[in-house]
Amino acid sequence: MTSTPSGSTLPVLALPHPLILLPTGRITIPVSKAVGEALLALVRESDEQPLVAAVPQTASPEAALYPWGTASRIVRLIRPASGNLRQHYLLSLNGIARVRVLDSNPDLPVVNTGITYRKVEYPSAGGVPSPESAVKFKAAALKLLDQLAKDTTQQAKRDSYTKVAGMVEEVTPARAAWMADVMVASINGEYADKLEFLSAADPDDRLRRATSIFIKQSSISEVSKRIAQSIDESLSKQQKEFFLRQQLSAITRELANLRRQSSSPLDPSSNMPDDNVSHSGSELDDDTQQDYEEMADVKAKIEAMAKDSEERKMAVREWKRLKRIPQGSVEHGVIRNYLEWLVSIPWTSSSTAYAAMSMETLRDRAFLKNAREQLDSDHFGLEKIKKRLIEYLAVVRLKAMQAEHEVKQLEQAQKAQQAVVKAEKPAADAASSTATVKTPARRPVKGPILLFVGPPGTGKTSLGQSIAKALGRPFQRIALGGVRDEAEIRGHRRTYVASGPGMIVQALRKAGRPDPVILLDEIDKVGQNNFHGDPAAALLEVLDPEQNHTFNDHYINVPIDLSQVLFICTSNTLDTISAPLLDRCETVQLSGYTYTEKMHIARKYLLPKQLQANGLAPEHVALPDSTLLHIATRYTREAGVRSLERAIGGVVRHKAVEWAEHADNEAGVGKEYKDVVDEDELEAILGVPRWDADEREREERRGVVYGLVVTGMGEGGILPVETIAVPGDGRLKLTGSLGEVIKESGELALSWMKTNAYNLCITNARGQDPLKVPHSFDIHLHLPQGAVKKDGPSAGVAMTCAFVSLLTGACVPTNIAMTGEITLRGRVGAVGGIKEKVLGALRAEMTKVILPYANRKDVEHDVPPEIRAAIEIVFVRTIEEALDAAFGKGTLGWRPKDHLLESRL
Ligand SMILES: Nc1ncnc2c1ncn2[C@@H]1O[C@H](COP(=O)(O)OP(=O)(O)OP(=O)(O)O)[C@@H](O)[C@H]1O
Repeated sequence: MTSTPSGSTLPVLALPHPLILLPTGRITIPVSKAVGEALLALVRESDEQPLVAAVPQTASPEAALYPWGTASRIVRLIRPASGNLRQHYLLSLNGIARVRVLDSNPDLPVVNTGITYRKVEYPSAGGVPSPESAVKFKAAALKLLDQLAKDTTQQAKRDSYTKVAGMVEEVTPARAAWMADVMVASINGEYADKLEFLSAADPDDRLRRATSIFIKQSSISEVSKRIAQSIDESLSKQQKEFFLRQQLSAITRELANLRRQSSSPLDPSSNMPDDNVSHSGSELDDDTQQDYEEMADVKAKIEAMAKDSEERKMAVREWKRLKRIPQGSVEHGVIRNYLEWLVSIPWTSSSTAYAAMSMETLRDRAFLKNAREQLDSDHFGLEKIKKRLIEYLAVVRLKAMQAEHEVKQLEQAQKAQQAVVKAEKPAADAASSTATVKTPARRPVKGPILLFVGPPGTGKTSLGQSIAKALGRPFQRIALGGVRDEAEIRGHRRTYVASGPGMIVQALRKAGRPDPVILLDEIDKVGQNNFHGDPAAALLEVLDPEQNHTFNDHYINVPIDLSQVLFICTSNTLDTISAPLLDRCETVQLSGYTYTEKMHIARKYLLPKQLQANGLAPEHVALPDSTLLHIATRYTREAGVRSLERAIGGVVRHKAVEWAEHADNEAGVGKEYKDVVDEDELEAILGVPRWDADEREREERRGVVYGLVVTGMGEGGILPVETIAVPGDGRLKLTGSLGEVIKESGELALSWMKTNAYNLCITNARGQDPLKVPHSFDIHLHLPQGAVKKDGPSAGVAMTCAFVSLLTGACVPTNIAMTGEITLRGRVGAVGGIKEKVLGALRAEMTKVILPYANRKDVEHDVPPEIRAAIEIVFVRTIEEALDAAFGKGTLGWRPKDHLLESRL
């Protein structure tokens, strides 16, 4: 086929790679100021829309002009807003016809550098393409259009594809080449293919090339559709969620940026104070950065963990899992939370610096002296306990130094062995031999586990704090009162929703060191075995030195070494502690304080503490002894000093208000400030004394005597034993939440009284039942405070005295209290809690106590001399002696002969 070329000159516009404009196509491109102005001049000069040759610029050789281009009409030229030098002109061209660029020269200026005029040649329109090429072209074009219509989701596009398909079907062979131009110009195709298509001047050739482009395109679109489909299927729900979350966070970030950029001085937010302005961002705004920093922190902590340690292996495993799981999923949160816990535990293997620190404290020659000073400065009295604690600390110190010595020896031996190996073997083996040498394991450094037992407020917790201070270690307190669930101690397994580690791990994390002093407070109140597991058994593992170097917290699930932790336990009573737990502890008994001790403690410790807490100086408040004693006796009645401290706090706060008022009225308008608080002012400050009413109620009555008791809290006190005679048939009725043992004491006392009724002149004949003659009646015995459970054998003496009082009519003075177990033979046996009972009696203002003779040693050892001097103590061996001491010698009318006979029996 031939063509008759026709020539003309056109301004040439180079289209930068990979732009291309085909005949019938349309393009909008930015052009430089120089080109824009040149074109503008052209537009102004010509009467109609001027033509330019849009010639593609190929990638190689470097930005050369392609020999073919498209003569195009300038349909639009937009000038940038005046003053904006950086913006380009926008040029829209409409492709008209192919042109061959003649005398093309690579040195000619290209786009954005100006415009040059070139000779161009229009190839002749040529003939009609062969029917064969036209058919093939139509088929390929229709197939492609059909596919595009199917793939699109937009109805408008689908409609236009269908419309073009209709045109293709009806196109005549003479117009087929034009149709090819239209279609190729409007579809995506490869650049190289389009360039070749541009150079195809011959219609037949053009159709062939268009056909191959269409076939290629339709196969590409088919394949990419298949890929998209298969990707779509393989994307699991989680992955989709991941992508969506990523997009969401990107959108949120962009929006935040946008807001930040657009925040003008007129914005309402710009009126906010500086720290609220979103430039720096509030902590609620965008936590991506913080998140990133936290994760980096976790990573650094994992890297700092000891190599080959269990915890590190676990951490690495979980870290890898974390990376695989989409952020924002529940599982991601669970693993992250776990990792944060894992890295925050002070692992023994990774925290050797602390071990060295605590060794340094222990090695100090003045360690014991300092410890003693610490204990003295924190606590008044408690001499025996302080002595025991110093012994304890001495043992801890010795054991630690011994262990250190052993470790050093072992290290030396290993070094020597290594040196021998090196000398014997060639250098090549040296490395491997070094690798086999292990650092010797640290031996657990600890003494026995101390258990402080005593009433509330006697200083058990604060003694624990003093020990921690003396050892220079952090102190942590774990309150075990009411712990029913084993998981509270050991943690929940990770499979549980919102699971977390137990109290031990939490305390370790808070302490931040592997060797803190941990106080297990109130172990007597920990729940026993139940369907939530056995918390006491978990404590056993914690406290047992044989097991606690591999303590297993269910949540952490990596053995934790607790052997460096010093555990101290406290409890109010020993009765409810499980035997195995008690077996692991060494008991240190604290009893209540005497009034003298309380006064000292109040003056030296509690008052200064309260003054400081309430912002007053020592010269602002003066509490004379009489005031302190009044507070201790009338406002508190307790073994410890907690209520006393509270009452002193109340007085100090009252004075603080007065002082503030006085200071505000310096001009002298306000009332005078008086620093001394007198005894008679206390009622106005603290209210009516709590214990006055009780004292007055204690009246002397037939059938009522006072027994001595120790409450479940380990506090001593008095309790009236009340008896009355009620119509009945000679039975004993016992009330007041009594346990089996105390009920038996009642039976014993009644039996003893019935046997001795004749001797005591209650009945007139031997063998008569005093509850049946002359009329039968019942005895009702009651111990007040019915809601409190009572048990134990020590009420025997008091019950016997109450029965005797009821039946003889003699009364026991209300200043006498008694305790003692009785036997059927009338002996009085030893009971427990003597110190607490005597102190309790004194607090209740008793002047005489009757105690079993067998308890004389306890009084000697435990009861301070000033108490012994303040109260009369009568020791009795038998019930007769007890009755004499209670009622007064000669008050009861004993039958002398029978008494002797009874004694012989
Ligand atoms: N001998 C003492 N010298 C100085 N202060 C004391 C003494 N005994 C107790 N205290 C003070 O009394 C307050 C209560 O003591 P602490 O909390 O140690 O009692 P506790 O025996 O642990 O009671 P609980 O059994 O109820 O836990 C603390 O402020 C403590 O400092």
